[in-house]
Amino acid sequence: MRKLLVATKNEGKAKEIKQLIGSYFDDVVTLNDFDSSINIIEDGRTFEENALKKAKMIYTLFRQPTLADDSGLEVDALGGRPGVMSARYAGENATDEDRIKKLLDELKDVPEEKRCAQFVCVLIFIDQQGRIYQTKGICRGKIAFEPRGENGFGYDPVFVPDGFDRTFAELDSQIKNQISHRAKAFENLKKILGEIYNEGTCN
Ligand SMILES: O=P(O)(O)OP(=O)(O)OP(=O)(O)OC[C@H]1O[C@@H](n2cnc3c(O)ncnc32)[C@H](O)[C@@H]1O
Ligand SMILES: [Mg+2]
Repeated sequence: MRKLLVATKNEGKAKEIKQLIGSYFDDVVTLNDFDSSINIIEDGRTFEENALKKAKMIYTLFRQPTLADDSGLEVDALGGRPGVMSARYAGENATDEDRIKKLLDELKDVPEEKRCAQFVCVLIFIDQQGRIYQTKGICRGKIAFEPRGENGFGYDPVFVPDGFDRTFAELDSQIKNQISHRAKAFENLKKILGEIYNEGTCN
């Protein structure tokens, strides 16, 4: 029985991770499933630093295969903000709605052609022996003028991926899971997991 600990408390993210991880693990559990009292302060300057911090903290406590995802939205017209601050962009106790409202306010005078943005996802996987692997995915798109759709989580209602005219929250989760920043990071992670678990014999 092979178990994966996912160092996240974000339910929307956790749901996608469970859909994207494939069949390498018999059981996939998140912090909300086993210990939601663990509090990790994300004070890194980059997605890589924060993902590493989350993964190391959980691996050190449990010594089991661990995955962390640090992600966020970089808006060109805001010089890449909110970026690593995406979760805390509107304050510590703000909701997804608060963050979206703040973003649309900041962009209210920015015309359609200047509303380019990208979602970024960095995954850190630590295997049973403590070896560390990192992958990254980027999905480019544009920020809409108002929130649309009910699917997904976070900034999905205002993000229109390139090649589509609907937001991530209007698109089917299957489509998001084919083209998203997280999907791209998982494509590479699954190659690594394939090498670790299919070709190795003593993991
Ligand atoms: O740290 P954990 O516990 O995993 O959960 P979190 O929500 O704090 O996650 P991050 O620190 O990685 O911050 C990511 C922020 O970017 C948002 N975000 C990340 N991926 C997203 C996606 O696919 N769709 C919409 N918003 C996303 C998310 O809602 C957060 O506000
Ligand atoms: Mg976080």
